Amino acid sequence: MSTGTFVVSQPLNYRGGARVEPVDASGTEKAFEPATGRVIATFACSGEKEVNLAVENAKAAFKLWSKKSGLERCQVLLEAARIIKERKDEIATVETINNGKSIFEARLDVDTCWQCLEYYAGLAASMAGEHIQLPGGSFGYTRREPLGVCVGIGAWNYPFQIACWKSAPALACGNAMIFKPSPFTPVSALLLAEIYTKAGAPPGLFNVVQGGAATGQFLCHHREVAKISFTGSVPTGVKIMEMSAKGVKPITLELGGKSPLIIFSDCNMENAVKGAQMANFLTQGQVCCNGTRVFVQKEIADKFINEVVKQTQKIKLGDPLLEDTRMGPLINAPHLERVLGFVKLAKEQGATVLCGGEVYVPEDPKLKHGYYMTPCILTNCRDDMTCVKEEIFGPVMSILTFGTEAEVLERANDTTFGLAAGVFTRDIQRAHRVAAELQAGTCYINNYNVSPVELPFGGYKKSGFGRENGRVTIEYYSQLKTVCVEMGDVESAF
Ligand SMILES: NC(=O)c1ccc[n+]([C@@H]2O[C@H](COP(=O)([O-])OP(=O)(O)OC[C@H]3O[C@@H](n4cnc5c(N)ncnc54)[C@H](O)[C@@H]3O)[C@@H](O)[C@H]2O)c1
Ligand SMILES: NCCCC=O
Repeated sequence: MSTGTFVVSQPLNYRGGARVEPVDASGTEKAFEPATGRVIATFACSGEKEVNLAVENAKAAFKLWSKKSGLERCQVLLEAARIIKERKDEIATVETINNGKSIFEARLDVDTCWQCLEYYAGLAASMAGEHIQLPGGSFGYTRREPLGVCVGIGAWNYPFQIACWKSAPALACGNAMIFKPSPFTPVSALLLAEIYTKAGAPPGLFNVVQGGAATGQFLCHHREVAKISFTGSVPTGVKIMEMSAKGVKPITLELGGKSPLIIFSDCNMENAVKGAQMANFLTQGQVCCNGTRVFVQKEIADKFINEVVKQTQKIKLGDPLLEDTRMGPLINAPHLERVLGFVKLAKEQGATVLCGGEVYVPEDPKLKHGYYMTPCILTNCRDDMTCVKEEIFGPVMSILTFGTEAEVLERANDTTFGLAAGVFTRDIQRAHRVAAELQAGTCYINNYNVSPVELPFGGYKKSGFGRENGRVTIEYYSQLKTVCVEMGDVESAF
């Protein structure tokens, strides 16, 4: 498939094991191909009746699924993982067309998806409670039980990955899920829904409803929804928390960030430069955990800046479906304007643009209405500048310099966010000391933005709570029942 040819003609909701049009709607949305600016789908935003039907379907599937053994659930997840692997190119292509990330990156994302399903398949089969001996031969035991119908609400930057990272642990624990993708990227979640069905999941186990805030609210307020896992911005996260408080529902919040990356003078320079690029330019900089505040120790600042600018100017920007492209377009026109606005404000506030930060129009005529910008590096930044304080969610790296470890730690932690952080140094003691002091859910030492499924991922402070990936996520999709067994007679107090 090539850029500029894809259109979606099938329904984009998925319920009861099949694609369906919603039975009611509150308006429509258009999805774009960011590379060309073409509309690839127009779809109805699901209304309350459609949400109710999805919940009914999910409840029916939950009844069957929650009674299966861990091994039976494991088998379905493993088969789904196998199909994802088999269809990797097709899934990555759809993701690239609807999101704009390069096909090279989209394939790596799909790898983190089948790996996630395989990982939780393994845990499903080994999930168990405890047996606790009590006096007089009595005993207790615990059962790890599913929650019921879980809702997943996704952002647009990792559409397929977010759907997998939420559904795999949810299903492994015996839950059913209704997933609402971002209205900007409605397409790839349907592939996952079809794959789960093909792999043997009961109809209704994984459903997709399309829509924006209104559809999300119907889902969050639904009394039969047992849990909400949300990925998105802090302001929407606050609303999700308010809605879940009303229903006393557990939530996972995977929110935004403004993460620090600290580069000490004893680092391996080549790796530090690569790390800074990984921390800023994947998915056109639209990554929650990006290390956008790059603190460089004064002694090496000039050398680092020269090298990082040189390497960044080499990044191949353009048609995201071409094999050698490494950066595609941003998600849409308003977002591009917003990111360019941050660059403009940074200049007004005294920052210097060392490279990029401009609209880019590729030579290929079919790409001329796409949403491209050149990757930007800012220097002469101060901690009080907007570009250093706020999440830009675009390819904009802000470089700051520092003198001592104590100073940089204080500045790095001076933020309301706490999603991730990174440190480059050859000093092993300093690396661990700094990681221990950084107020962030994930700290990278001598690397950045790798996502092994075995490691928990989530935020401190306003970046959210709860975790995705890793063993601990089982606790966020299950509840613990204690069974207390009396082996003697009742010793009544009355
Ligand atoms: N921590 C993470 O794992 C992670 C991962 C990806 C993205 N993000 C964050 O997501 C943000 C970008 O994504 P976005 O622009 O799609 O975020 P967003 O908050 O605008 O939307 C996220 C989702 O919430 C839905 N939504 C919006 N209002 C709602 C409401 N009132 N009730 C229920 N649902 C509602 C949207 O339709 C969408 O599906 C960035 O801040 C980024 O850092 C975080
Ligand atoms: N690969 C993890 C990205 C999550 C944040 O956007």
